[in-house]
Amino acid sequence: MSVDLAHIRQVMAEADCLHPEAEVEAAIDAVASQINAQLAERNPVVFCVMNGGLIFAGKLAPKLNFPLELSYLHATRYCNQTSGGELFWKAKPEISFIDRDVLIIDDILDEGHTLGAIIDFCRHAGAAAVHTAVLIDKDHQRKARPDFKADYVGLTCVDRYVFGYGMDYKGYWRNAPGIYAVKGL
Ligand SMILES: O=P(O)(O)OC[C@H]1O[C@H](OP(=O)(O)OP(=O)(O)O)[C@H](O)[C@@H]1O
Ligand SMILES: Nc1nc2[nH]cnc2c(=O)[nH]1
Repeated sequence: MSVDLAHIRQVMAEADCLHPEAEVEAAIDAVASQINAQLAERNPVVFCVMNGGLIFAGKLAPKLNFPLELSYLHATRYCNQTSGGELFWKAKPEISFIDRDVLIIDDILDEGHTLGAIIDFCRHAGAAAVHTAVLIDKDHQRKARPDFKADYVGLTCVDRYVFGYGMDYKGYWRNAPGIYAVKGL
């Protein structure tokens, strides 16, 4: 499928900045402090959820001041679209985490299907405990598990389609240095 780069550029030009870079960086610092206070003695296996978790995990990990193992998993249900479908596992974790604490790092908790399925997978596969960190929690009433809250949340945002800091618009703008909402979405 060909990509209309002019459209991709226009989306950025017209987007609303919800959280500028300095605010996101401060939120990442705050999450790191909380994790340092709570997981330093837990010898966790940390999994970045690709692709969206890449920037958050990459910025967060060097701020964690204790020994950990770091790897990735890849589960997706949006496939570069702006509405989600079935969860599809592209890569399951390769590091063993049986009887270990696991920390899952993802960009966004939206309806929560993705994180819920990852947590279930880790628990069934033998994790001793599963902790979750998300850069942003979207505020709406459509949560798959209404009582579930991520353990560590950087920021919250309104119910719009957002991009930047790892989150894409049609596969683009994961590199945007702030969290933006698409005009009209
Ligand atoms: O809470 P949910 O409604 O399940 O949505 C959140 C998930 O959606 C995005 O992943 P996506 O499937 O777009 O894959 P990507 O990370 O490769 O962009 C995001 O990275 C989260 O993992
Ligand atoms: N980029 C992006 N991915 C998502 N996955 C679930 N919700 C969102 C969103 O608002 N933006």
